[in-house]
Amino acid sequence: MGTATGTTADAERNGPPEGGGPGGPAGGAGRSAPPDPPERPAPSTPPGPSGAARTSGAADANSAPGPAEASGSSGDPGISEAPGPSPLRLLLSRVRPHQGVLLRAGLLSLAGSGAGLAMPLTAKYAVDAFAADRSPAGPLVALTALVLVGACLSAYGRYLMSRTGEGVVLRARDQLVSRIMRLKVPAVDRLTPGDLQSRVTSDTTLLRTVLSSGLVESFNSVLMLLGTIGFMAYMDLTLLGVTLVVIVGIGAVTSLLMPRIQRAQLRAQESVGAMGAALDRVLQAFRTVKASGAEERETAAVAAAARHAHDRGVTVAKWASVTDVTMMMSIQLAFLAVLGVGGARVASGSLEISALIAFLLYLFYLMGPIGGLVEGWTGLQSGLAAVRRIDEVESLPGEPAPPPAPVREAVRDPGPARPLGVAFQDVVFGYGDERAPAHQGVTFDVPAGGMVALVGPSGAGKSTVFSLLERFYDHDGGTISVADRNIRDWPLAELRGALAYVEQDAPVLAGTLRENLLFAAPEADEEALASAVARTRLDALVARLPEGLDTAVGHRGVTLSGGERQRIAIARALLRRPRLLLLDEVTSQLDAVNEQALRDVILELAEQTTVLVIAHRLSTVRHADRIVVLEEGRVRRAGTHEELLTEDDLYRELATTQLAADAR
Ligand SMILES: Nc1ncnc2c1ncn2[C@@H]1O[C@H](COP(=O)(O)OP(=O)(O)OP(=O)(O)O)[C@@H](O)[C@H]1O
Repeated sequence: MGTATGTTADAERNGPPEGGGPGGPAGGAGRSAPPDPPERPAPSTPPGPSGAARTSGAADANSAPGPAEASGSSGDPGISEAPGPSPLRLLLSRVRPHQGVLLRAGLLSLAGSGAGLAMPLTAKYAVDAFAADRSPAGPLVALTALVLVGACLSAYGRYLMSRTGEGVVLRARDQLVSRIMRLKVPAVDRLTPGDLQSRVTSDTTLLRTVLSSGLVESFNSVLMLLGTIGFMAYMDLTLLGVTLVVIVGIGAVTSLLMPRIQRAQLRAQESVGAMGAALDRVLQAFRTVKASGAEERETAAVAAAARHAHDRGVTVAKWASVTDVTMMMSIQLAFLAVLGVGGARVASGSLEISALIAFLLYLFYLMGPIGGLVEGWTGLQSGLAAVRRIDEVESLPGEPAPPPAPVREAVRDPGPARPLGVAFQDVVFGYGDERAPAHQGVTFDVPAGGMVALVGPSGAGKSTVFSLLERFYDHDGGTISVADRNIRDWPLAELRGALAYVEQDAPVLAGTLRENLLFAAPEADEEALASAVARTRLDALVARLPEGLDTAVGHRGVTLSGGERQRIAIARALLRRPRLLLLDEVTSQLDAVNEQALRDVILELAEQTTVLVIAHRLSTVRHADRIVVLEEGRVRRAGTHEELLTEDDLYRELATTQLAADAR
């Protein structure tokens, strides 16, 4: 027990890895992605005879991440942009389990489109039949059958594709959420919640887009393009030549516009992210904004960001319309050229009128595959970016699976929980920033059973003791033992299962009061629940609430006072029947009566288990069996209240000022 020995902070960093992938945080330039944009809608061009509206490739940049991310903007400063496996490989690895059904879906769509492809030729036969005064019934029946069969095949193919896409999205979300739950605390410390959310929501949604439009549609479009050109060649080679000259010429011009659209989308997406960040800032500190009278200023800041997003969105719209028009023009110009050349050839008798009609129908049919290719290209870009963003989260360092069982043995076993002792020996730990390490050689013992209080000035490293015990962070040097066993040798789930931690600002989760109380011990019975409620003096609150324990609290529920929240957190910890209870300033917001009651509960608990408390009240430390005084990341002295009063200047000062003041 006693003084620190002062090892340096440069001692070896993190302990042995416990799982999780490679990669790690580094400060990347960041922007926040918008929280939950919907799937990117496809702007339309006029439908061809197939009836399928095609995109020009310009996405609604204000609504969802487009190819923006493809250019390397990770979006979160906490996620490194270190090169990993190629995004295409990652994408294909997600698609591989579904390749069979995707192939079927693709073939069905292709067959559907192929039926459409046979229509102009059949229409030619109908026209020929009319011209030759024959019955057109055969070609007309065939045309009707082609329409119906084509529609059914396409619809089923699309359904299969969408269903598979939803499956891929679900799988990606499941994996991502379970990964996020297992991320190590330091990794999450560096992330932006909004960005993380957008990876789970919009980025996973983009996977579906890339599957359907990016891969399958592109594949189908190429085949359809070749098929259409083949039919056109069969109809008339000269007219095909005229068509290709016009389309390839305009296509070359359009391709020059593509990088501009991509850049414009990137900027638009960044500005949407910036707007989200501005709004996030206000919502995070909503009361402070109001209390500071800063509504106008903050409104102006968010409005400026929104205006910026608008301006950039308009730029995207400008380039998108130019591309749309250019593409449409290519078909219309080709139409005029074919009409001119074809008309002259019909007049000279070198081409049948029915062949010209069929050729013109094929010409409009081209619009579908061309639009599909452009859409596929943009879809692929955004999908690749999404895959990379998802993979970035999945390769952050994680804790071993499974997560700690919420219910410990002790909850099922009504017998007394055996208390755990704790020993810190020369513990060194820094949070990885440039400041001095939070622990610079901390040494103290906590015997099994009883209550030990940690005191010290703000920033001395008291809460860090708890974070290290919970293994939210791995210490850099020295040894931490729990029950004489090195903390690194404890299975994480077992270690956390033996502890209960009441945080300084214990949050209430959105849900009912009952759910909140049972959060750490869902299997606790009604009797245990009633006892915890009574011991923490929550019974008056329960009686006051309209639906008692089943009243919704937190967000969209009843708002609770700071003291009520603290008592809920303590009740939650009691229900867990911990072998080591970590209490962080738990009585700071309680009134005298409740504080007295809870102190009695804690003292009673200390007879059965080990209680380690960060105390800010004289009344708490007086009852502690031992007090450890921390200062600047070191243990200054340890002893009883009386010993420390006479032996330690800092403690005496704390006892007469801070601890006494907090005692009210
Ligand atoms: N998550 C974190 N990331 C980076 N630095 C941190 C983090 N948490 C704490 N620190 C820093 O580590 C040092 C010790 O913090 P700690 O919270 O342990 O002090 P404390 O004694 O509990 O203070 P207080 O009484 O004010 O709660 C402080 O300098 C603090 O700023």
